[in-house]
Amino acid sequence: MLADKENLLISAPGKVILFGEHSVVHGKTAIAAALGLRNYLFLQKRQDDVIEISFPDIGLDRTWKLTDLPGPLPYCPDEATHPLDMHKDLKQALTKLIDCDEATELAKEQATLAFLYLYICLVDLKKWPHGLTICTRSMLPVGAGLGSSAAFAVCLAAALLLHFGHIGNHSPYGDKSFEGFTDVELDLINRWSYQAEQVIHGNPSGVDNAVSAYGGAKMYTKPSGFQTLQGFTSLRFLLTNTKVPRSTKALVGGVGARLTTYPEVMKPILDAMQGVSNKCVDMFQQLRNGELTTSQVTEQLQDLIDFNQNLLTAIGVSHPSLDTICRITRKFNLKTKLTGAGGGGCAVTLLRDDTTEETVDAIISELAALGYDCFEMSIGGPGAGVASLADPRNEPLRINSISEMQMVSKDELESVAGWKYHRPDGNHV
Ligand SMILES: Nc1ncnc2c1ncn2[C@@H]1O[C@H](COP(=O)(O)OP(=O)(O)O)[C@@H](O)[C@H]1O
Ligand SMILES: C[C@@](O)(CCOP(=O)(O)O)CC(=O)O
Ligand SMILES: [Mg+2]
Repeated sequence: MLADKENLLISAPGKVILFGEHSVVHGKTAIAAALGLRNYLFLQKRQDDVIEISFPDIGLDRTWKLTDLPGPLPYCPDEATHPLDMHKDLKQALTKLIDCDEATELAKEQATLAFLYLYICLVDLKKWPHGLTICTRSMLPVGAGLGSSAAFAVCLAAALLLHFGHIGNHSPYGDKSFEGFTDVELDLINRWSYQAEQVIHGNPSGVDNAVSAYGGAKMYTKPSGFQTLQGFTSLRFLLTNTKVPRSTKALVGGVGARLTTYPEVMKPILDAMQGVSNKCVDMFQQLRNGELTTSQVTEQLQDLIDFNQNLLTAIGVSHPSLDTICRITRKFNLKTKLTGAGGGGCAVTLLRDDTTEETVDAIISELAALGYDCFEMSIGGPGAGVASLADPRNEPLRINSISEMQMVSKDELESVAGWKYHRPDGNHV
């Protein structure tokens, strides 16, 4: 049984938030969907006692010996028994392990800390006294508002839970293949990925990892969870990456600080953001009931996008580059808002039914002239998936090492058997 978990490929999508970023951290509702861009993670058992990570997207390669690591903590599948914040002694011990020249940047520190934390929470060295190699590759821009951290966290959680035998023990498909995760397994992956997101973000709402784990389009409120939302995935969006770097942790921290200092100002703004999400959910309901036409919904959504962008500006998370995209798209009668944490990163523009390809091309060339990348993207696709590289159907892929994982093409990664076994609505089969 273990053999199948020794050579794995895991994949999970990024997300786009339509409404409710930041306010969702403070208990309001967000509306988000899985994006057609994914993170991929290759895990392989080693014969020695070395742990090796290779995260080429952030330029990080590290190795440790098992004996270098503190812990492990006693395994407990219900993460609620772990303190929500990593204990400060453990954080100090782990930070010391990564405190070297290579890992001084925040991105590297966050990713390494997230990996080490999940590793020592999930490993049982008496049962698994061997080392392992992990390599990730993301098709998502990292740190741009499209949930790369959540896709990375979901892949890490899924890989380690599976490799250490906490899930995947009762595959109806036998030893040689996995055809996706059961709902119970996805719940566990979601909870552990939240722990990793917490190491990366500080105070995540959980919407990003939930959408990445389960896929589809969701309406999410903390702590009650999410509901599937129909309607949203039929919309067309243009995504623009300003490439202005920013950190979700810093932006979420800034909003939290403003809320503490100016509750009388901030609370009504967060309430108004809830109003935007409520109105959006109502509209999709009315569309399904035939009470609104698609073009009426588009008109109202454009207003909501404007409201939300102005509210996000008011709480201090916009950026001149995002304001520029709003201004340019407005000339074409289109509305734009930031998506994700803001402060740079990505913006989302709702395309109307009457928006011609010429208009889209004109917008793209104006934005490209400023150095921004634009793309139209499918949303609402599948969540986390797993493939065993021992599965004969994945034979042509032949990933046996970090260098082979780094070389494999995007098309080959996407073609793997293992994350195709989902319904088109993103719900797990
Ligand atoms: N493919 C990846 N490899 C390693 N670390 C990653 C990867 N993708 C995301 N991360 C981690 O997530 C962080 C970015 O998360 P965040 O600031 O939340 O931006 P976003 O989630 O919008 O991309 C990075 O700094 C890094 O620590
Ligand atoms: C700002 C926030 O609502 C979304 C952050 O998304 P991203 O990391 O910028 O992709 C934070 C959260 O929900 O945890
Ligand atoms: Mg993130």
